[in-house]
Amino acid sequence: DFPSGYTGYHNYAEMTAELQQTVRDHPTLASLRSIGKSYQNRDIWALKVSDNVASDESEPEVLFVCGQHAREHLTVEQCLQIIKRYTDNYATPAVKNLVDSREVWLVPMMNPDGAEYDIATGSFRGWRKNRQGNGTDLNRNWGYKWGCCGGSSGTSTSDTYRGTAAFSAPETARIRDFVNSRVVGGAQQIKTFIDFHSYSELVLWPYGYTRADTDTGLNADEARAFQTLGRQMAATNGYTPEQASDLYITDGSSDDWMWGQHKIWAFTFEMYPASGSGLNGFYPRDTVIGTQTARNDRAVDLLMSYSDCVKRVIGQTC
Ligand SMILES: NS(=O)(=O)N[C@@H](Cc1ccccc1)C(=O)O
Ligand SMILES: [Ca+2]
Ligand SMILES: [Ca+2]
Ligand SMILES: [Zn+2]
Repeated sequence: DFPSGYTGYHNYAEMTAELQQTVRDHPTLASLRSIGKSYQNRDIWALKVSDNVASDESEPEVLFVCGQHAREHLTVEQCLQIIKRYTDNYATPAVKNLVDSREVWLVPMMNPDGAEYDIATGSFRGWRKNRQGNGTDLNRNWGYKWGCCGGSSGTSTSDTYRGTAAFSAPETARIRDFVNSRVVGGAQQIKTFIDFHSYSELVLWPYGYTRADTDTGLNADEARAFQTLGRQMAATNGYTPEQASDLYITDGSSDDWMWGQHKIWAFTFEMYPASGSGLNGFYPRDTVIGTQTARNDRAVDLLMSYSDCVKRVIGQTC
């Protein structure tokens, strides 16, 4: 379990219990489903938050994924914060308007095996990947331009090991299947996406596989919309906005697949701290959880508000 100074973080059982409590507290606003099993057979939970939650209404859908990288435990707390704010604070008009007009999906812990492994001994192991063989870096295992461009490793012991094939990891494959299942009547219902990571305090957008601002399937207007919305979100949380590849080239990342495969407006947030020495940046003490997750409230609301038509951010219509 988490060591002292970190007991405010949720382990897999605590996270699961919190999701189940949320559904009990808000049965018309929240519903819980497993989208399948991790490599070691843990349920990968997805919570849906919306009014009339039991009905699939024709409202823009938004997906938040947290805990893709095992050691990035603060991101799990970020998803739980969004859930809490959109259910416990539902009476707040600004919140109610968003929850009533969108269907929000949250996967608070995409990599439960890795997260549990990282804390299993009572001291942090600095583990990043899943627990399949020597571990696959889930954020190099997605199937858009998988392994194309030197943005991942083919060595299984590497921290950026891309796996044996696109979606060779059950965890990425289950999110893929879920997102594919949200194509209804030929149209992808999920319009916007944030993949929460830590650390460095960045707002990132596609593509990661190329340094070019535009490329196949991402034209100048779309690049401008990504930049504009990315900058507006960064203005609310003080993160640095940039294209993913400005950081370094990555291939097989979640953002590139969400946009490349489904034209979902996909962002990656790198959370607090802005910098750190080595592993300690991944392990801020639990005293920062409240402030560092609430720090993203307005950015999340901004993404939600544009989810009916992101192009509106550059004055275009959908
Ligand atoms: N969270 S992190 O330290 O692993 N950094 C992320 C950064 C990242 C995320 C998405 C596209 C490009 C780069 C990573 O996957 O390398
Ligand atoms: Ca609804
Ligand atoms: Ca719907
Ligand atoms: Zn990460």
